[in-house]
Amino acid sequence: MRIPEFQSAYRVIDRIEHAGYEAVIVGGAVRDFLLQRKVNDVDVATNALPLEVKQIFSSTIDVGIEHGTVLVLDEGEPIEVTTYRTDGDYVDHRRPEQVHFVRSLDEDLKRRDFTINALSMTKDGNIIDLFNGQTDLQNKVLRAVGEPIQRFEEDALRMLRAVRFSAQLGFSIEEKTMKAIQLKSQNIELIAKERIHMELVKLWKAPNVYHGITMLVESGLSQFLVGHFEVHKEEWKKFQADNSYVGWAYLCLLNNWDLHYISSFYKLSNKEKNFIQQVEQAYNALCNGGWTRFNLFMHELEVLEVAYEFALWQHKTVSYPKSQIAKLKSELPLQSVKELNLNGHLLMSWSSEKRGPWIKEALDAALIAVINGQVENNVDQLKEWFMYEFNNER
Ligand SMILES: Nc1ccn([C@@H]2O[C@H](COP(=O)(O)OP(=O)(O)OP(=O)(O)O)[C@@H](O)[C@H]2O)c(=O)n1
Repeated sequence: MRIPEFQSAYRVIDRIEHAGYEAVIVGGAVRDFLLQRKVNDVDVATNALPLEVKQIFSSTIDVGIEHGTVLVLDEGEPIEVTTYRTDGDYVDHRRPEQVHFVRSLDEDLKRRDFTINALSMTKDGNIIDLFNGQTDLQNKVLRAVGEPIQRFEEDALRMLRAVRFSAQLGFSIEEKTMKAIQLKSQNIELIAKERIHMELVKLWKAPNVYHGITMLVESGLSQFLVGHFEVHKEEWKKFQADNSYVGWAYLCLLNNWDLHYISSFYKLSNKEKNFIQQVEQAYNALCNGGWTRFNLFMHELEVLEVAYEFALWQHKTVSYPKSQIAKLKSELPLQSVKELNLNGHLLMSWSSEKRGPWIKEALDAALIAVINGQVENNVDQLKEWFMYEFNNER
């Protein structure tokens, strides 16, 4: 059976075979296809060496040629083609010297992380399943390939991947695999924080984050990560998000909004930090007396909705249903600062004072007055307001 999503990969495989080598689809694509999940990238593995792959195609990019990966652009969707390999740190680009290319698929599959990720598929749709990955898929089990300790010694990030997959797929972690993680959990400290960050991003978007957090604690990994997951485990029960920023924000909330503590360990981006700060402000305002019109104006709807969810998850009382937020926000007299019918030139023309900080103060005060419905957003009304409220004071 030929799978429509794999068309570009099939054409790549055809050409590699035509050149006299072998090639198959490997990894996550096969797993996700069998689980009837959305397939993200389709990866191809081959016994051709990277330079041999490059000779077959006219358009390629060396995305990771030192560890065997060439991106092929010839056949529509870009396809990563990786030479069969063993040993070494799987995706740590800084240690290419660890990679050993091999000429057999079996050897390559043997050192992949989990049985469900060690499946491969020929272009005719035949599944190559050397480690009973299909049975584990059916039984919803994550099981390391071969000797678990060895797999986690090759790459300690795999322990966190087990946790992430458990949350994404709702799988349990097989006993021997779990024991090996418990034994080796401290090795997670050796892993670059950027890689840990990437795993947690996937965890936050998973359907069953609570299950993942439970596994994180049970495996002992949480002891070596920042965030006090053991203490707050139960508070992840309601958590659900399709944007990873929400996960970072919730982690901060559970840790008293200590942004520095979380962001320096996980190397959060400025965008992530910004989002967290917005949510923190909105959350605190909501919990301390509810939102003013100004709060509703200041924050984007998404931030407000996230802060609102957090309040619910934290069992705070909120006075209106979530659906009201968008309505209340849309009913404000202004949706953005740009809509204010006032500017510095107008203010200057109404006043005898020289340019100075008073202009910004007046503009800010006008914005608040309009948002609070104390003055209408038109030039005449604003002038009247200004002459009375502002100009007179001076
Ligand atoms: N530390 C790792 C990372 C990856 N792999 C292998 O490389 C494949 C591709 O890895 P990656 O693209 O990171 O993950 P996927 O399994 O495709 O899953 P996802 O796309 O959800 O990250 C995996 O299926 C697995 O066979 C591994 O053995 N050890």
